[in-house]
Amino acid sequence: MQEKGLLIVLSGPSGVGKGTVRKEIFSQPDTMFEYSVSATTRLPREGEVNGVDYFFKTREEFEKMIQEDRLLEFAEYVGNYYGTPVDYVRETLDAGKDVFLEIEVQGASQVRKKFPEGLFIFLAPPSLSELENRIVTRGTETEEIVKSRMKAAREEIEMMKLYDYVVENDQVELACERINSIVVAEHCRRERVQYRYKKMLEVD
Ligand SMILES: Nc1nc2c(ncn2[C@@H]2O[C@H](COP(=O)(O)OP(=O)(O)O)[C@@H](O)[C@H]2O)c(=O)[nH]1
Ligand SMILES: Nc1ncnc2c1ncn2[C@@H]1O[C@H](COP(=O)(O)OP(=O)(O)O)[C@@H](O)[C@H]1O
Repeated sequence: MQEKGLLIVLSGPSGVGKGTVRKEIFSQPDTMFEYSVSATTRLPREGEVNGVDYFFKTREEFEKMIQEDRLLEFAEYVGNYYGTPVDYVRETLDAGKDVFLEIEVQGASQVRKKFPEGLFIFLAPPSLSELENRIVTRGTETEEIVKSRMKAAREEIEMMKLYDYVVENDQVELACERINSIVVAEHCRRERVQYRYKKMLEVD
């Protein structure tokens, strides 16, 4: 039997830098993970490619995916659906590869229920004021939305206690290094190493 890959879930409050950290991890030539491309009903931004950044869907198409149980999790976020296609995740894990999800906190809670053996990493801001700075400087939100995001962020930060690890995103490179180290350590701790030795003993 093929040893299974590890499901890695990176989550955290809006504006903390999940997308930025994920893109940095996947821009490294020696990245150790397979990225699970999400489906969404939001419109593509300039430069975004269907099937690479997201699978862009209409609301009808997305709702059909929900009905057919083709999503591992989904959430409605600022008026749009976002979800993780389940087949890719299962097939890739079964092939022994590690799958990386970058999703908001509601979705992460759903994944926790279905994949309790996953590795859940919470990306945390250095402070609430720095989080607000990031949301404001990103420039995609009105003042009113920034306020509601900050209110939601306080509740989202409360959820960090449900995660296996908390990584501070003070500097993007450092956050990526911490995430990579956690995954390496996790593999040593879990059955992957033991499995290799078990195989070795079976052969001898
Ligand atoms: N639950 C869930 N959230 C997702 C998924 N894909 C992306 N997200 C989250 O959706 C939020 C909005 O993403 P996006 O529209 O790309 O804008 P961003 O805020 O610039 O990252 C971010 O918090 C993402 O982490 C998914 O498949 N499921
Ligand atoms: N470590 C960091 N230091 C300073 N700014 C950051 C850092 N990480 C991300 N940012 C900035 O914060 C803003 C929000 O990041 P983004 O990746 O869109 O967050 P999220 O995906 O969590 O909503 C962006 O303008 C991004 O450039």
